[in-house]
Amino acid sequence: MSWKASERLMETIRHYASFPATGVSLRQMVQFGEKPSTGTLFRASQFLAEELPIRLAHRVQELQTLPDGLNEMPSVKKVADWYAQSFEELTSLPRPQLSREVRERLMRPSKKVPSYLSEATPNPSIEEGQYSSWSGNGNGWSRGKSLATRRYFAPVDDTADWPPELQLYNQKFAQTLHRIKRRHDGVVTTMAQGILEWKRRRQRMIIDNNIQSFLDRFYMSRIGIRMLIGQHIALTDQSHYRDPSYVGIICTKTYVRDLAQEAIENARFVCEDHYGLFEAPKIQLVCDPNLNFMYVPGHLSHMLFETLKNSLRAVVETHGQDKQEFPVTKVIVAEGKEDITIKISDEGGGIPRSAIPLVWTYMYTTVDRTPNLDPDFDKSDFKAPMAGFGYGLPISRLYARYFGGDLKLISMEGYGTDVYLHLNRLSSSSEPLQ
Ligand SMILES: Nc1ncnc2c1ncn2[C@@H]1O[C@H](COP(=O)(O)OP(=O)(O)OP(=O)(O)O)[C@@H](O)[C@H]1O
Repeated sequence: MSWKASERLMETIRHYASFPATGVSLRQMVQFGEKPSTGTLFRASQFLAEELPIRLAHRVQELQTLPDGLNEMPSVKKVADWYAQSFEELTSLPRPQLSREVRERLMRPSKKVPSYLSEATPNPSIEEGQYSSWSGNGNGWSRGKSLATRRYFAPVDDTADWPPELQLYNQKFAQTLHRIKRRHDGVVTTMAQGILEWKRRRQRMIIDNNIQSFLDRFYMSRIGIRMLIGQHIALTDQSHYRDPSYVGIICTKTYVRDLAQEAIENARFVCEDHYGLFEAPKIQLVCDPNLNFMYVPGHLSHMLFETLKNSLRAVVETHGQDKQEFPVTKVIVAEGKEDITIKISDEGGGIPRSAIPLVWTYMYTTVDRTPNLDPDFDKSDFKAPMAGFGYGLPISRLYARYFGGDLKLISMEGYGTDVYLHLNRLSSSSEPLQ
């Protein structure tokens, strides 16, 4: 039988949703260092045990009140149930009973890290409130409380050993996060399915601004939740430390050229496979091999792969699959003080000016047959298609903005497209608050 949220649970969800989310910056996430102590990890677990339910609660509320019958679509309801179920698991996880002495020690800061490093600065890619669904309820207490005790990174006094309950709780908490992360693997495709159900039922071709900005918020929030979860699981599971440049899933030395090269190979492979080509159009990469910066390699790979796939598709479809030679797509990487910018220039015929705003909307695609998703399809089996949902660009832009970067597209209809991927290298900017 499928899981259903009780009225009592919904009440708790409403309570959590009245608190604002607290943004975390890349730099704050990286301050945990290679091997955080049990006490520091416990403090982070405590933060997440409140922060994640707050973020999940906002999503449940929003999913349940979507306009125009979207909230009634079976796939949308399914996603809302996943969020509510994860909320319940986190809020019902028993906390360990700690002695007063241990509790006091947990609140005592370590002298090692200067506190100014923990401050997150406003995200330069986001206007205030752009991805925020929280309009404020006049509850000053919640903000006061967040500042005092709800700190994500709080290195604690590690001069003595910690009791085993802490370690045990950290393990249990990480296991819960793991289960939640897996449950939510299929959220993007299931929501896409929900929007399709709605479009078919309402005979809509294009989604309106309301729904577009809901989806932007929703997916941005998902990136943040998964980032915090992924980071915490990786920090807890210290058996995997093999590379000293990694802190959790963040790589302090992300070599752009290596990642771009890999994304090029993957995109070309998918292109050859999809069109049955002997050789996919070539891609030239211009990048200093030593260029590296702090980033999440998984995010960068995703953005590069998505934009490169688009370029290859445009080149093949504009010049014809039976061509022997195609124009070369160029990937140029430039290093500035503020940003690392990656430009992807193709000669794939460009996009008509009138269609440019549409490329940022969900579900805009020029693929004739959107992949049909069986509601019970196995999400872990889901392979990246060449194209199909129209999610590639809007989601990649959210990834870029999440850490203060951006994604821009300029097209010359009749010739080709330039995509600019700006990656902010200051790394102190906060997540866009949800
Ligand atoms: N480099 C490009 N040249 C020409 N058209 C492009 C280019 N990039 C994107 N487009 C157009 O924008 C549309 C939306 O792109 P987007 O990446 O969001 O989705 P998609 O590629 O159709 O599907 P997917 O969700 O699998 O990425 C594409 O269908 C295509 O028509």
